[in-house]
Amino acid sequence: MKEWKQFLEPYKQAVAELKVKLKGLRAQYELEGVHMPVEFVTGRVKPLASIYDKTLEKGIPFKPSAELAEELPDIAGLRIMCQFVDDIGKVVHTLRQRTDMQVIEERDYISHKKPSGYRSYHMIIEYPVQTIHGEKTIFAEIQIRTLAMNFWASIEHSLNYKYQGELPNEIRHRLERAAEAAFRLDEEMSLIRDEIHDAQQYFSAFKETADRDYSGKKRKRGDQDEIRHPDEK
Ligand SMILES: Nc1nc2c(ncn2[C@@H]2O[C@H](COP(=O)(O)OP(=O)(O)OP(=O)(O)O)[C@@H](O)[C@H]2O)c(=O)[nH]1
Ligand SMILES: Nc1ncnc2c1ncn2[C@@H]1O[C@H](COP(=O)(O)OP(=O)(O)OP(=O)(O)O)[C@@H](O)[C@H]1O
Repeated sequence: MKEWKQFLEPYKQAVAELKVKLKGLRAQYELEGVHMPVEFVTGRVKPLASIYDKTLEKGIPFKPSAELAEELPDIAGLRIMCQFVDDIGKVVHTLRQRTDMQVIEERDYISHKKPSGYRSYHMIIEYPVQTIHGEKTIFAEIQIRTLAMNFWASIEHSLNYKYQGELPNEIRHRLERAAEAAFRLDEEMSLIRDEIHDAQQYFSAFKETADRDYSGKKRKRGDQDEIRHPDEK
């Protein structure tokens, strides 16, 4: 077990660091006063049980090794949720420009959805982690998707888990139709994007005013609970 803990430690560190960095994008866009392409960010280290299942699927030994790291590039996983499909391209462009990570693979499951109906943009990156034994470069997966794509994927993931990957035909068909409905929702929202953007700016301005007390002073942090997205991990 100690061997696994040591093996997974750099991945834990990478997820923690990347979460801070990717959430930082949000703050930067906010300061620029432009439309915010990042809604929220989550991250996880792949659970050992999932690593085990994947090694069985791929027919590789279940032991901490360079082969495992190579075969499972999603041990460290980040997910960026966006409001609109167009935002995904902006985030992808921003990530390609960064010098603290190297994008080594991209998969566009938005233009080319998977047979299940799954849509998302995936990037595999190389990311250097500083350890007490020096620098260790690991792989990490970044999935970028809209809120609607995320809603569909999380429901489908739970159903697949329940039926252990053997979805009954009726549910599979319903999920395919739900995936199309989610895509149409994204398309509809994109069409009224400017309206939504104006409404959000108006709401932020209103919130800023409400954040001031009656003397006009800005309320101190801690005067109110921090607002977090319910899915933010
Ligand atoms: N909910 C859901 N998630 C998916 C689906 N396909 C891919 N994903 C997510 O995307 C990740 C990587 O998928 P792929 O790009 O297909 O990678 P892969 O190595 O070809 O496939 P896996 O062996 O399934 O990881 C998966 O681990 C899931 O998190 C899908 O049909 N439904
Ligand atoms: N890149 C990622 N960022 C954030 N969360 C993720 C990422 N990939 C998967 N998850 C989530 O982490 C949880 C457990 O991960 P797990 O590795 O079992 O899922 P998975 O990668 O989707 O599955 P599989 O290994 O079967 O492809 C799931 O809720 C899954 O949705």
